[in-house]
Amino acid sequence: KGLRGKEHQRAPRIPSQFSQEERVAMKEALKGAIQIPTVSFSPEELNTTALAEFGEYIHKVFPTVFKTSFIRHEAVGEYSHLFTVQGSDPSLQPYMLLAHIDVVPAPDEGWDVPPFSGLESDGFIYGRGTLDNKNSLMAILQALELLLIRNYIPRRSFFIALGHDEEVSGVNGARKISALLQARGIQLAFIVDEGSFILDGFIPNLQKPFAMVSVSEKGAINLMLQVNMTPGHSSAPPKETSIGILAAAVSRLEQTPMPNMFGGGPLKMALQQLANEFPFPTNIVLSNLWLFQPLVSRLMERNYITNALVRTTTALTMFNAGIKVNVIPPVAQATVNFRIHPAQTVQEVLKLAKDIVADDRIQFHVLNAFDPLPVSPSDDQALGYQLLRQTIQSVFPEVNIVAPGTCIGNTDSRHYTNLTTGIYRFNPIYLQPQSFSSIHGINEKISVLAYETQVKFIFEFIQNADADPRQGPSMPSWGLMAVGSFSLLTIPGPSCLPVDVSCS
Ligand SMILES: CCCCCCCC/C=C\CCCCCCCC(=O)N[C@@H](CCCCN)C(=O)O
Ligand SMILES: [Zn+2]
Ligand SMILES: [Zn+2]
Repeated sequence: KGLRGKEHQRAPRIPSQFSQEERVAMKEALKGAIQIPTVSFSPEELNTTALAEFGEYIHKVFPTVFKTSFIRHEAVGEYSHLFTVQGSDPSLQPYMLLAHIDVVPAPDEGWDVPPFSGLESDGFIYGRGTLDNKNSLMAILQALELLLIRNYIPRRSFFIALGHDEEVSGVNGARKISALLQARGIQLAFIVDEGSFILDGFIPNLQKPFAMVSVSEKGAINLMLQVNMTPGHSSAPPKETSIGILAAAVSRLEQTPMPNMFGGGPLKMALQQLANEFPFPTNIVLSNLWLFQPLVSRLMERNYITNALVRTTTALTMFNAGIKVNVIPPVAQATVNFRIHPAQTVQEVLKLAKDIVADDRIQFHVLNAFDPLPVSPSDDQALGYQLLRQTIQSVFPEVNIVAPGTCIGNTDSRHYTNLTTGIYRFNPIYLQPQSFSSIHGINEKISVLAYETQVKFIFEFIQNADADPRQGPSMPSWGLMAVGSFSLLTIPGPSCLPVDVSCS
């Protein structure tokens, strides 16, 4: 497929319609992906056999992606994958789509079907990874495969980065891909990763679902608390033991929530945008947060999910002590997992934690920590955000509101802040509180229709990213405004991709 000399031609729009045969093939491809148990247990313990098999699997089910001359594939960190799709117009700054291959463990207990069976039942495909995150991974490659089969040639270059260790840190996958792209001088217009959904039923009284595009994600601290005491015979115990001291300390942490930071992140803007979707009097309350902010911030605390949006959360996750029934233990250790609100920092949370514990006998060991991620732009000129909004409006016309939010979990995208200021976390899937619990839980599943819609979403998104904001009747409202910033979005020089890809 010759591209040279055709740089600025605009490809005709390809409708996002798939044949019955294609629809069957795409769901079978997802089932096959679920059946490969790419489980991450810890940074040191990954199922490398399954990860290797997964690499072969995507070769098999997406042959066109791998044989297309303007797509370069590289394995990074052994099991992660980087695809460089060379667009025909080098003046357009590239973007990147992310997903991850690994999944959290899934013991059979509690599942209606074995978690790695990929079984279809009542219109749903069941299995670990159907929502987190093989749905995104397979949908990205599937949409690209289908576009290529229809002879689509992208104008804007883009990367697809598939990490293999997201669930245990991303240091050997995403972090290495990020370093590789940085070494190649790549700067991205934006990144799209997992991390939020079309939320349905998360806010009381809000009848209609809304799309939340996460423009930030919480920071985190894994803090180990330790108490050392002199061991001895349990028949004559001291007044306090290492276990008692530590238990009291972590209990104080659990019972003393970090301050409510409502108003200091993207949530306030989202609620203001949602105000008119609520019945009276909530619509009035949310439209007047200058007056009702204290009330709303208290109401947000009542539910454990919305509570996570207004404060740094404190979760006691591990507790180890004792060596024998009749020995006063010499040491007790506990791990606390904090998820840091965007308006706070690691240092601030550590200080608060020490003040709450207020006991010099407790040692604090920070196992790992990082600050909340910067807030990406969501204004009219934010290309990634506006492309997501445009595609949401076209694929989900029934969704009235697209609002910025904060991802309460962590994603591979945090390793890419060196490449772009526009990081957007969004999965084009409806999510109810019950399906939220299935992520890392039991009976994770996706409907066949939802998966097909995810493929359609990416199929349209890639084409929307290629649309010239300077022309066309279907130009979104941000198009005109983007003209003024056009030069900011382009990289000077003959090619934005210092990668030698044959396009003849
Ligand atoms: C006003 C709006 C109400 C919003 C309700 C929010 C509902 C939550 C929606 C989506 C959150 C999904 C989060 C999915 C991404 C999490 C990915 C993940 O599990 N990451 C791990 C990474 C671990 C890395 C090793 N340290 C994690 O965060 O633990
Ligand atoms: Zn994930
Ligand atoms: Zn996960």
